Amino acid sequence: MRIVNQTVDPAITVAAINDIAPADRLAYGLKRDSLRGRFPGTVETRPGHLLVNDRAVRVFHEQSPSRIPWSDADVDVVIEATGRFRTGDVARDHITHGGARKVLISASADTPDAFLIWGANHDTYDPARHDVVSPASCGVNALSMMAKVLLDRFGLHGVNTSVVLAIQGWQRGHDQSTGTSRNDPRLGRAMNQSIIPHDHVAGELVSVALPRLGEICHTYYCVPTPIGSLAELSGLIDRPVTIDEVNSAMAEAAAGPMRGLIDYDPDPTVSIDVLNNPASVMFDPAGTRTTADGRLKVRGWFDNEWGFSHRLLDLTRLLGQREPARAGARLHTATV
Ligand SMILES: NC(=O)c1ccc[n+]([C@@H]2O[C@H](COP(=O)([O-])OP(=O)(O)OC[C@H]3O[C@@H](n4cnc5c(N)ncnc54)[C@H](O)[C@@H]3O)[C@@H](O)[C@H]2O)c1
Repeated sequence: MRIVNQTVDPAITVAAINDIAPADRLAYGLKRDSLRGRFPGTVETRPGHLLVNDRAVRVFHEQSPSRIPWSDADVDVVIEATGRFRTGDVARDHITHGGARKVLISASADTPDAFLIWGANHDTYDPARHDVVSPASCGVNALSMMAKVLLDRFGLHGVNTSVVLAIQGWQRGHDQSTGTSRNDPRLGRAMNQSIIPHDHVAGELVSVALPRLGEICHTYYCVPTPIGSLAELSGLIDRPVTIDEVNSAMAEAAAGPMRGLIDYDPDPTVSIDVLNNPASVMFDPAGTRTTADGRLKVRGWFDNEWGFSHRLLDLTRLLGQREPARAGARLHTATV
C-alpha cells in the first residue's frame, strides 16, 4: 500500500483488502510502521472501507479465500499475502469462488502454475496457462539477479548459495512447540536468541528461474535483525576471472539491462543500509572473491520487504494486463 501510494501508476489501484484484523488495526498498521516511520498521507476508516489519501478501499474480513467476494470490488489480481494459503489449489479459490482473474502468492508456494522471478524468467509468463503465480521468495529474487549476470557473462556453474534472512512475521518471540507455520521445530525457537537454520527450497527455485545453472547447494539462516538480509553466491567458471571483471559486470548490469533490479553500491555496507532500497539486490563489490582456478564468490543485500514488494507490483502489472486493450490492474493485498 505504501509503495502504490508513493508511485503514480495508473496501472495499479488497491481496490480491496481482506484481513482478519479489524479495519482500525489495519489503518493503524499503515499509519505507523516501526521500520518505515509514519505514512506520508492520511488514513481513515469508514464502514467497510479504509480511506487512504481520500481514496476508498473496500475492506473484507473473511478467514477463507473461498469466501471473499473480490468481484464485488472489481478486483483483477489478488496478492495472497497472508502466509497461510501457500498452495496453488487453495489460492485458486480467489478465482473460482471470488471471481478474481489472477492470483500472486507472495511466497515460495507449493504447486503454483508458475514461478516467475522478475528479471530472470518473467518473460515465460503465459496468460493462458498461468493463473496462480509465485514470485518465490525475496532471497530467491536477490540470488537470481546476481546469478543471471554471472551466468550470462561468464557461464557460471557449480553454484552454492546462502541466504541470511531478517526476522519474519511467522517467527516466535520465545520458544513455542505449537502454532509455528512450518514443520521444522527449530522454526518455533525464539527469534531473538539464535541463528536459526531453515531448510528452505530457495536453491531449487533459483534453478527453476535459471535452469542453465543446474542443481544448487543452498543454505539458509534466520537471524535476529529487524530488516535487511544477505544473499551470497559462489560457483565455478571455465577460466580465471578477476574481482574487477566480476564487479564491472555487475556495475554494467545495474546501469543497463538490470537497472532497478540490481543496485551497485561501492560504499562499505552493513545490512541496515539496505532499508527502503527497492532493488531485488544491492550488490556489494567489497564481497567479491575470485581464485586463479576459476572459483568466485559474490554478495548482495536486500530489503526483504521493500524490494520484494516492488517485485510483487511488477508482477501484478503483468498479470493485470488484459489483451488487447484494457490496461490496468486492480488488486487485493492482505498486508498493507
Ligand atoms: N516479510 C518478509 O520479509 C517477506 C518477504 C517475502 C515473502 N514474505 C512472505 O509473505 C507472506 C506474508 O508475510 P508478512 O511478513 O507480510 O506477514 P504478516 O504477518 O506481516 O502479514 C500477514 C497478514 O495476513 C493476515 N492474515 C492472517 N491470516 C489470515 C486469514 N486467514 N485471512 C486473511 N488475512 C489473514 C494477518 O492479519 C496479517 O495482516 C509470508 O508467506 C511470507 O513468507 C515475507
